Parts: sequence; structure tokens; C-alpha cells
Amino acid sequence: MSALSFDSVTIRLGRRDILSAASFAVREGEFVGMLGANGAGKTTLMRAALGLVPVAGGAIRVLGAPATRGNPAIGYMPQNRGAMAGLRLTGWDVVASAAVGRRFGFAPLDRAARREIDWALDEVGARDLARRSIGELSGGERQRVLLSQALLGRPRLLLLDEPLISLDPAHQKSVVEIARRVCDDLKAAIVFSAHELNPLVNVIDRVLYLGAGSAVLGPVDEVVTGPVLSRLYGAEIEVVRVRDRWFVMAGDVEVEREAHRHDGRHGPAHEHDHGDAHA
Ligand SMILES: Nc1ncnc2c1ncn2[C@@H]1O[C@H](COP(=O)(O)OP(=O)(O)OP(=O)(O)O)[C@@H](O)[C@H]1O
Repeated sequence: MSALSFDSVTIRLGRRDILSAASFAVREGEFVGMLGANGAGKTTLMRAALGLVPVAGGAIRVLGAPATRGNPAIGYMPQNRGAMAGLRLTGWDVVASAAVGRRFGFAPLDRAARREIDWALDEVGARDLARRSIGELSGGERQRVLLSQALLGRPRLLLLDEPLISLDPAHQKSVVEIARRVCDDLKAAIVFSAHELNPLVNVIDRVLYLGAGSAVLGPVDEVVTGPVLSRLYGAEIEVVRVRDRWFVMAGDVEVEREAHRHDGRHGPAHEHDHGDAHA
């Protein structure tokens, strides 16, 4: 059984096919890095797995069952673009708000629920951080707290939407390493979207690349190649590897780096800030 499978899935938004008869299967317990140009459909793919975006054709299955809303087997960390900067709630309260809303009705948290929240915070090394207000944490610290929110209920599939946004390299490294540890500890499959391969390349099991309506999943050295990426980007791409760093080049432009630079990541929250961490 796969953790997440897309079987000939077409997703149409407006007049555009974001995915066009795309097929791939994420194995149970594997860590998949998801890449693709801005607008390739990474967020849409996650929202479709959550049952929030209808498919125009094909079938999505999560752990063998059709994708539906509110699936407790999925932990979801939506994109966060800084909307929490002014928030005075503690990290613990933010994580608890998911527990209250999602799994325990609106009753006060009982001891088991509180233990689960503490466990999730420990899992990402954020129990102490969570005593502080979420608005005063650094971007990397905040991402760890938000990641713990997605762990409540010990899901078998984690969908993490761009956890590295706006983080410096040191924080990127710590978030990626924590995700790897969570993957191993929980034996959960992870789909982790990102704009650049390099922060992920040494920890992921396989890579899922989106583009031109297609999705290609496989080992990094089979997917991140000139021919495959030229098809997905619809442009002549050359992949250059220097020791353990990968450079995806269109002529003399480094594609992933340019996309990141021009996508307004450092500005205020925008339409992607769905603000809803519930599956
Ligand atoms: N409700 C909608 N109606 C029409 N088009 C939409 C809708 N939602 C998203 N889109 C478009 O679908 C495409 C895929 O968007 P999506 O957010 O999934 O891409 P992404 O790969 O996550 O991009 P980014 O890397 O910029 O976050 C984009 O062109 C987006 O503008």
C-alpha cells in the first residue's frame, strides 16, 4: 500500500490543467522532497490529497482509501508567510488550538491531550520554545512549533508546504533534519515542498518534481537530469553538479534560485496563507 498515490489525476483550476493525467506513488515511511517552479502546483497537490480540491479525472488515494476531507491519517503544515509575526499566543496555545479544533471537540483539553501536545513539541525539540509567544520566535523556531502541530494524532502521512520559506541556511538545515527524524520516529511518509533541492538533497529518499502538468517521482539522480527537467520546465535545462550541490540551469540562469528571489517570499502574508492547519 502507498502512503499517497495519484493515478492518472487531472486537476483543473480556472482554465488551466495544473496536473494532467499525473501518476505517482509515495511509499509508506519515505521522505519525498517536492519541487517545481512557482505555480507548478505543489500547494494544489497537497490540498487535493486533503480532499480540498476536486479532481477532474483519475483517483487520489491516501493509505489505500480515497482522499477525503478531515482525514486524521494526514498531518498538514500549510505555508506560513509571516502572518503570525504579531501574535501574542504562546506556541503551546497555537499547537493546542489545533488539538482542540481538530480532534477533541471544543471541550477543555484533558490530560491525554496535553500529554500529546507536549510529546509533539518534544519531537521537534520545541517544548521550551513553546512557552514564548509565537510572534517573537525566529522563523526557524516558529516552523518547528508549527511542525509539531501537524504531528498531533501521529499521522502516517505528513504534507509540509514549504517549511523552509524565508529561513537562513542554518535554520533550513535544522528544520530538514527534524523532519527526517520525525519521518524515522513516526514511520510517517513525508511530502516536503521546497524551492531548492540543495537543502533537502542529503536527507530525502526520493524527489517529486512537478511541471507542465506532469509529476515525476524517483531517485534524485534519475529525476534531476537535463532531459527530465527540460520537459517539466518546457525549456532547455542543464543540471550541473558540484560535489554535493546541484544547480538547475537554464542558460546561465540558476532556475530554482531565481524563482525564490522573485516570488515575494519576504513580504507579508498573501493568498497562500490559508491559516488552517487542519487536515
Ligand atoms: N482557486 C484557483 N483558481 C484558479 N487558479 C488557481 C487557484 N488556486 C491556485 N491557482 C493557480 O494554480 C497554479 C498552481 O498553484 P499552486 O499554489 O499549487 O502552485 P505552487 O507550486 O504551490 O506555487 P508556489 O511555489 O508559488 O507556492 C498557480 O498558477 C495558481 O495561480
